[in-house]
Amino acid sequence: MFASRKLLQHLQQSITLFSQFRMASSSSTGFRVALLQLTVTADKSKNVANAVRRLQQAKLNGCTLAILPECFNSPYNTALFKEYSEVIPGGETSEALSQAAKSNEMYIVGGSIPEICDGKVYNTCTVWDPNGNLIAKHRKVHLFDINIPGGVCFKESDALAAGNTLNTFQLGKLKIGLGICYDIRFCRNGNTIQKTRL
Ligand SMILES: NC(=O)CCC(=O)C(=O)O
Repeated sequence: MFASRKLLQHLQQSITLFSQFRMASSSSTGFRVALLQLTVTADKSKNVANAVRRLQQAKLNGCTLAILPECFNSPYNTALFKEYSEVIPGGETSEALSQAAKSNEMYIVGGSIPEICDGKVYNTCTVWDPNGNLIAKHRKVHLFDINIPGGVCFKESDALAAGNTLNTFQLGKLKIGLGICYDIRFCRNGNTIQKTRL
């Protein structure tokens, strides 16, 4: 997620670390953010239920915005992305996040999940408003391909198609740009969002 400079300053000033649960709050902008890290299992429904529980916990801690991690409903494994993929909206995870946003009256940045569309699989982030509406979607643009001779070889591009759009959403007065993991290393995305006020 690419945040505006103002939001970043607030976050840097006020991030508090909990185990598996980080919250940032800002008295001047008047909202709290939960940054959630989750343990993922092979059971997709269990992963989704765990995320929903953590979102409820974020609400109980006074958060208006909660952010889930990349690939929170599926093992991070190129051989499995297709099996765990679903349509957006309408799939199991979309339905659960929409419901969680509505029942907790909060904004949810749904980390990412494998999305299937026209036979292609994407690594996709969804954003839900407090009425449970899907207000933004971002497909990871920069797929993480790494090949260290004698070391790690992992290629998201073996299984995933890349997105090709910049995406933002509005939270009160703040416009927030979206990026997934490796996307953040390519700062022209954030710069373009800032310069063009997308
Ligand atoms: N899932 C990813 O995009 C990993 C990116 C990463 O590890 C990095 O260092 O960048």
